[in-house]
Amino acid sequence: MDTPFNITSVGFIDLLPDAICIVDETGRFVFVSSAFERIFGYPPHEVIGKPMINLVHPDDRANTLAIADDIMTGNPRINIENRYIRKDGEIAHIMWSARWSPENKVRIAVARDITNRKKAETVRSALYAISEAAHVAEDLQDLFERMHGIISTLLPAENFSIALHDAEQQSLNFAYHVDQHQQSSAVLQQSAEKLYAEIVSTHQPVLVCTNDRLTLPPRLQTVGNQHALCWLAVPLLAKNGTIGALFLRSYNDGSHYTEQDKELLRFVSVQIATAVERTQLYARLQHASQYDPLTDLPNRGLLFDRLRTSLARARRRQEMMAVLFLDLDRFKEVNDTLGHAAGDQLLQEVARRLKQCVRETDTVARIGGDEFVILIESMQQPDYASIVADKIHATLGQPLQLDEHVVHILSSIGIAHYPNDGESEQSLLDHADAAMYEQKQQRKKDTHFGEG
Ligand SMILES: Nc1nc2c(ncn2[C@@H]2O[C@H](COP(=O)(O)OP(=O)(O)OP(=O)(O)O)[C@@H](O)[C@H]2O)c(=O)[nH]1
Repeated sequence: MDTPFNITSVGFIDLLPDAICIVDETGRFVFVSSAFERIFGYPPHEVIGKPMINLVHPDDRANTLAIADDIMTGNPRINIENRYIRKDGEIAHIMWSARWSPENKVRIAVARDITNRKKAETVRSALYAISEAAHVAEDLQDLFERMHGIISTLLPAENFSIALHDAEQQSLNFAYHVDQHQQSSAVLQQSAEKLYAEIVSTHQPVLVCTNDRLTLPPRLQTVGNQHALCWLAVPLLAKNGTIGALFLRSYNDGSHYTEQDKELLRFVSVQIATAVERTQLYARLQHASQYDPLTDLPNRGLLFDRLRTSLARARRRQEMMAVLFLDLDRFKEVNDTLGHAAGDQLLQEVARRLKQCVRETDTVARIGGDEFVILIESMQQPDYASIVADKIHATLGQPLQLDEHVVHILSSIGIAHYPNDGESEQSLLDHADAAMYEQKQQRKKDTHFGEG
């Protein structure tokens, strides 16, 4: 339909939210509409005559040039996405459509700023990834590594730490720490503690940059060190208060954090705090189901798991292993004469001494009142288990102070060797138990203990 005026003369182009760009066959801008400056930050006179490709994000240049070549062969393209660097250095995500005009020998493109949509999508996927990580992480360390990866999708996070607050010890402990300048968490502890005190009292994130340090309250002016350009500290707020914080540092060669980064992290940190709490709770429950609460030694269930694993390994590698069954002698007397609390204290001390008698790789478990089992893995020497038993007798034989009383602990120990005395978990335990019982009876006969 004909219009009573020239459509291009009424100036609608500059009202469009999308930018119209025209480049010549060498790829230089010949025209940009007003929206161009709103989207890319450059007024027209700063880009006319300049190559369009200079504005494209370096990682997207090759692909953009290949698409431009294709368009110039006469194939219009619709809704292509790539990234540009704005005049202020920020990344702009652009969706554009373009066609070649053979008569004018120019490429005409319409560019739409989709940065906000892209950011929202990234945040949404980060939130999803955080809640997913809380379900699949095997432990806190695994969760923290995943959190670091997720945060890196949102902003530069090469120097990243997670600190958890220990309410009992009233201390801040770096549970996860990565620093490209290899600065240890101990070096950064002081700055982290100052920032933590700030975020605990305000429940707000803090951004400290060297450039505007003087505008900060005096208590924060000393945060940092010779390298750090910016510190960004974000509280991990849980239902019952602050459980820790995320710390990001940028160095002179790194990027400078902004208020927007602070807001973004504040937003995702709520989800992170929930994930940390959930994983901590799971770890606590798992620990409680596998360890004896009095001595913190593995319980019967965990002992059987470890026995199964080490038996399988011993079978595969054709190695020897051994199980020691230990029962304290006349333990009941300690309870009866000094009280149950003293008996508890004695059991804790026995646990501590038993651990000193074995290697890190071996297991000391408490399977009942005064019954302990020691699992000795991958034995190289056939008499190694007897050597350990002698060591235990000697170590437990050292006098033990329980308040004002000195107690001498004696124990009976039975040994079972794999494969000679049994090939299954239960048969090895039964053999070691029977050997222990025999030793106990013999000692009772020898010392007449337990009489009268
Ligand atoms: N303090 C304390 N005592 C416990 C705990 N669990 C079990 N007991 C006590 O440990 C004792 C174990 O019994 P026994 O092994 O028959 O006692 P014993 O005097 O060592 O007997 P012998 O092995 O024959 O020398 C019982 O008196 C239980 O009440 C505990 O967690 N704390």
